[in-house]
Amino acid sequence: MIQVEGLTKFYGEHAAIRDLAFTIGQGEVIGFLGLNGAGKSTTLKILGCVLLPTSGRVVIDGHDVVSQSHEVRQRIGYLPDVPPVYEEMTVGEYLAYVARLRDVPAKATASHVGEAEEKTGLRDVHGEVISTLSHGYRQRVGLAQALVHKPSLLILDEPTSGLDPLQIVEMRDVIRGLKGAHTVLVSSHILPEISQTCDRLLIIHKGTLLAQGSEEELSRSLGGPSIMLEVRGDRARALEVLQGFGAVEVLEGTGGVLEMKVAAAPDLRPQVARAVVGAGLELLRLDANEGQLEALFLRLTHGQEVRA
Ligand SMILES: Nc1ncnc2c1ncn2[C@@H]1O[C@H](COP(=O)(O)OP(=O)(O)OP(=O)(O)O)[C@@H](O)[C@H]1O
Repeated sequence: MIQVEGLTKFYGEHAAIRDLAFTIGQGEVIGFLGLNGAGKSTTLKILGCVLLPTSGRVVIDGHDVVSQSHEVRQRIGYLPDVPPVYEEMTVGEYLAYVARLRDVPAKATASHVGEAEEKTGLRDVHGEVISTLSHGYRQRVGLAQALVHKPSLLILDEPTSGLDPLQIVEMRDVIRGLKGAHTVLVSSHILPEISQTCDRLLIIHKGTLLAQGSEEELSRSLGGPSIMLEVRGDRARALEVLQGFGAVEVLEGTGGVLEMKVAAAPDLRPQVARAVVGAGLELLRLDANEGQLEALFLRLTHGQEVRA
C-alpha cells in the first residue's frame, strides 16, 4: 500500500530526513514515533502531498506522490499537526464543505458527513459552531475532515497533541475504531499513547529510521524483558550474585547506590530479592521491566546518541 524508498528532505543545508525506507501493508495501523524534531511531520507532509521530497520515492497504492499527486490525494486523508478547521462554521457545514472539496458527489455528501461524524463521535455536535467546541472535539473535527471522503489511507500527525488525559483515551479509541476500514499512519512523541493503538512501530530519530517492528519484536531484538534493581553494598559482590540470573548492566553507581539491570524474566524477582538480601546487600528497589515501550524508545534513541 505504501512504499517509501530513499526518502530525503533538506531544508537548506539541513537534512530533516535522510534515506528513509519502509513499507506499510493494507489495513495496518502504524505508529510513527520520534522525539520532537525527529522528522515525523516532514515525512508525513511528503506522504500527504503537501511537501516535495528532495530525493527518494513514495508510492501509495501504485501512485507516485510527486508525479501522480492528484490520484494520491483521492486515496489519502491527512490530519496535519494543526487541524485545518474553519471556526465560524458548524461541524456539519464544515464537513460538507470538505467533502465537496474532495470530490464527494453532492448526493452522497450527507451520508459521508454522517458516517465521518459517527466514526469520530461527533453526531451530538453536528449543528454546533466549531469555535464553541473543546480542543478535544476540534481535534475530532480535524480527524473527521481527514476521513469524510473515505480514503483508504489516513495520515494523522500527532492527533493527541494538546489533549487532556481523558481526551487522549477517547481519541485513542476513535483511532482504534478506524482499523479495518482504513490503513492508518499515526505519529506521536509520547509512546504509551501509541503503543496500545498500533500493530507496528517505526522509530525515527534525527531524520533516520532507527528500528521498526511490533512492540514485542522490538523488545526481543533489544534483549527482551529484564529486572531493574537499586542495591547498596559492595559492587563486586552485587555483580557476582546477580550474574547467576543473567547478563548484568550497571547503569549508575553514585553515592554507594548501584542501579543495575539484569537480563532475566520478571517472574524471577522473588529469587533475585532473596539472593541480594542473602548476600548481605541492601535492596532499595526492584522492578520488572517488561520491555515497556517508553524504556525501549529511550534506549533506542539514547543508543543512537552514543553511537553518533
Ligand atoms: N520549514 C522548515 N524549514 C526549516 N527547517 C525545518 C522546517 N520544518 C522542519 N524543519 C526542521 O526539520 C527537522 C524535522 O522537523 P519535523 O517538524 O519534521 O520534526 P517532527 O518529528 O515532526 O517534530 P515535532 O514533533 O516537533 O513537529 C527539525 O530539525 C526542524 O527544525
